[in-house]
Amino acid sequence: MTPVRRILLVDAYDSFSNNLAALIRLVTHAEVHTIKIDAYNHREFQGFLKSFDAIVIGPGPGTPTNDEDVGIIPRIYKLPEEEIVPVFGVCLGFQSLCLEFGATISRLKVVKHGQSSIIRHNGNDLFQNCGEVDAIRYHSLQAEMNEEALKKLEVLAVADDGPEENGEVIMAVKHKELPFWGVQYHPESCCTNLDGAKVVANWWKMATRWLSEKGRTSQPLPEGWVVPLEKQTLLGMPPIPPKRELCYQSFHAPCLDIVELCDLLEVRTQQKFAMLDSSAKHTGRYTILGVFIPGTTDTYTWRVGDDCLYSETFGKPGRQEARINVEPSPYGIWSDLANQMAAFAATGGDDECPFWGGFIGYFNYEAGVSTLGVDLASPRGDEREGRVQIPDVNVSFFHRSIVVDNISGKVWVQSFELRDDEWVLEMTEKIKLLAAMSITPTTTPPNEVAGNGMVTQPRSTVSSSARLATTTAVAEPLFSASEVKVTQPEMEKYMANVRNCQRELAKGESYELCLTAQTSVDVEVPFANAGEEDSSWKIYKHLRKRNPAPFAGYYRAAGTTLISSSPERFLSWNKDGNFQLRPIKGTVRKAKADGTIATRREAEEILNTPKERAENLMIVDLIRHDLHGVLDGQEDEDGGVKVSKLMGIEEYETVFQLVSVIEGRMGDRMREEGFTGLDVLHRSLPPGSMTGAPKKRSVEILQDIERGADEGDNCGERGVYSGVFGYWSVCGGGDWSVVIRSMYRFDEEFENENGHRREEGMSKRERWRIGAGGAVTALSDPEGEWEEMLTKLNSTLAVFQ
Ligand SMILES: C=C(O[C@@H]1C=C(C(=O)O)C=C[C@H]1O)C(=O)O
Ligand SMILES: NC(=O)CC[C@H](N)C(=O)O
Repeated sequence: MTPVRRILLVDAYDSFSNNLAALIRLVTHAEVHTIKIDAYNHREFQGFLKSFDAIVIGPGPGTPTNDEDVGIIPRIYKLPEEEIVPVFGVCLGFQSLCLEFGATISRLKVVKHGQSSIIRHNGNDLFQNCGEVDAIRYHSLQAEMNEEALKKLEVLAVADDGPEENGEVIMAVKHKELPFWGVQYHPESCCTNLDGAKVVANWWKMATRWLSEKGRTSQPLPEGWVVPLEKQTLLGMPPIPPKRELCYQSFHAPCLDIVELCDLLEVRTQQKFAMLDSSAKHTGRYTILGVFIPGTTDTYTWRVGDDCLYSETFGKPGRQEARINVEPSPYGIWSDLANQMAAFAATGGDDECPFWGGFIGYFNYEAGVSTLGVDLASPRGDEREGRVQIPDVNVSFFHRSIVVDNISGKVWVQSFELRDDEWVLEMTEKIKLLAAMSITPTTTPPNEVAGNGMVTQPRSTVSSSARLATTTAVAEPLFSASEVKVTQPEMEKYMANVRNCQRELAKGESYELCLTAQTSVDVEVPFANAGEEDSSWKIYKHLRKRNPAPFAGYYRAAGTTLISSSPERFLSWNKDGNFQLRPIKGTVRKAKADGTIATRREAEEILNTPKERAENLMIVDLIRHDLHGVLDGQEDEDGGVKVSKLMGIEEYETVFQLVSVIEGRMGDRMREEGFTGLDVLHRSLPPGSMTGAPKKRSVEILQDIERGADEGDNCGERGVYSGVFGYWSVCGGGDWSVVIRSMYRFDEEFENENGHRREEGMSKRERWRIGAGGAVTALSDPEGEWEEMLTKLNSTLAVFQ
């Protein structure tokens, strides 16, 4: 029997390296172990190299001429003869190989990010049995040969970009004597064709031949070879069998109006409220409400830098330290959240219902950035005087909940609070009565659900008060112009930032950057006395009509109010371990300059261009990488990561979007070990569609660029915008959207402005923050990006106008 081979993948902090690892694992059946370029010094590195049969050097940001970008990589080519192993370099890895043996590294005239090329090869060596290679490229730099380099290296393939662009660009080389190969393009991209991916199999054939000719075998892994952190669960204790039994009632109430249901729960006057709302029913389907119980429901908050999670209980003053960890965990508060969930796992609910209670809330952008080991734009601890301190994590844990299926009209009232049948029954009766009191037009057609799960006939049930609300909402603006002050990004600065991003792209520092900017809206609102409707609810109702969205929602807790009308699912999973991500990248505004509305066909034309498709592809590859990172290497499952929809066009209220769907699976064994959806969420933040690729370097660049433009009080922080908002249910499932087309407020921001004399008739100021942006690539046009940002901004800003 041939021994198990081991391949070491050296990762230069790229966002595609896990895809490469997955491809290599698939093709070679070898074990693939990934280390970062700077994780070990060269002595340590040389020490454990004996345990590996080959090395793959991955792609990455930056340039091989910069020591920091390549770390340990150059050492690999300088190993003493008896320690040499076969090498396969991809992109940055390929460039480092070329540089080492004398080639020069120069910038491309026209950079290629997420674009495909036909690769010209002679059918030999790496390209044996390869037909036409259609390959995806992600590079700004190229390797150029000279006499010295050609003594050592042989060129195996080129791409001809034509005289207008880069001319011939080298796409593959091999070393003439040593077992070193490299390719400039990305065999692991989901849009590189099979012939392009075959180079990995060909390399492995040649590598293993070389190993047997030399009689090389690897030694066992060194003692104490660490399991990478990402292969450890967040859960800081053994999984516990479910203890809680869910008590629920379910019934059909197709006439139920969501706004009225919220009114029944006294949304107008509550300081705390949690609703995830599918106000547009494609993709999103359910409306989920967490019900706060005085004295019981805890809201957990954390700011980056805090050394523990805090909790406050609804109806009780103050907050406490909440340490749920049994043992200190390297994951800090993320383990606390996983442990809290483990302690409350429930059984007995309806399998049809996605949420049985559990967490609802948000993880903001900075919480996500902190998981990457990137320092924040404005360091915590030296806060500017008076700056608002919005929690970076803000989630509430619900024992009681109400779920509405907006397609079938089914409603669930649920609780896993002990002996709570009475509440469940009472609430059920109240909701049934509410639904019965709603007016259903006699012409209401029955609900029809098409095979694809889309509603063919909307549930056109309009209650009397909702109808009234619609009329008033459309007839009158929510605020008069004098009550609203909008501070928007400046066009010149935004466009300059697009160019700043493009400068980084040209240098090879990033392949795509999702640039964003902050807008703030100050409004004068009447001070809401006890029992009066809070302005946030008025705004939410308005937005719900103006910009219906599958991932809308309204969340008020820990002094923060978030109103969302997001079209984008970040990550969902069900209790059987099936995961889905739905990145959006590529946006066309429906309203055209001439006042007409763009048709779907026109949108298709624009979205089917190389620019838009490249933008989307880069994020698809990045998301695949994130998912592979957690789900790969399962012994009984391969993670099953696949792209189930590539660049479909979806229509929303104000825009058309290009959407892809990526799926994966967490097998039984992983789940038995204690892995949950939170492990995947934690390892995938912040959402790749809001950063660009490669994620870590892009986040660093964006922090610098956005801070430079930010003269407001955000100091370059994105806050809740660009984070995720959703739920994690005690039944095991979860669903999180990307916080875009949204706004948030820190409730107490101007609390002291008018002193404490809050009286009837007085007004108070509140500030809503809205972020908006878009992906910048080398193909972007600054003015187009500015327009795109404004379009997205206006989908929410419009409620104030
Ligand atoms: C940045 C935003 O949206 C993101 C950027 C998109 C794009 O570049 O096309 C599309 C959806 C989002 O992932 C935003 O809405 O503010
Ligand atoms: N994908 C990569 O490895 C890119 C390598 C290098 N940063 C370039 O842009 O050319």
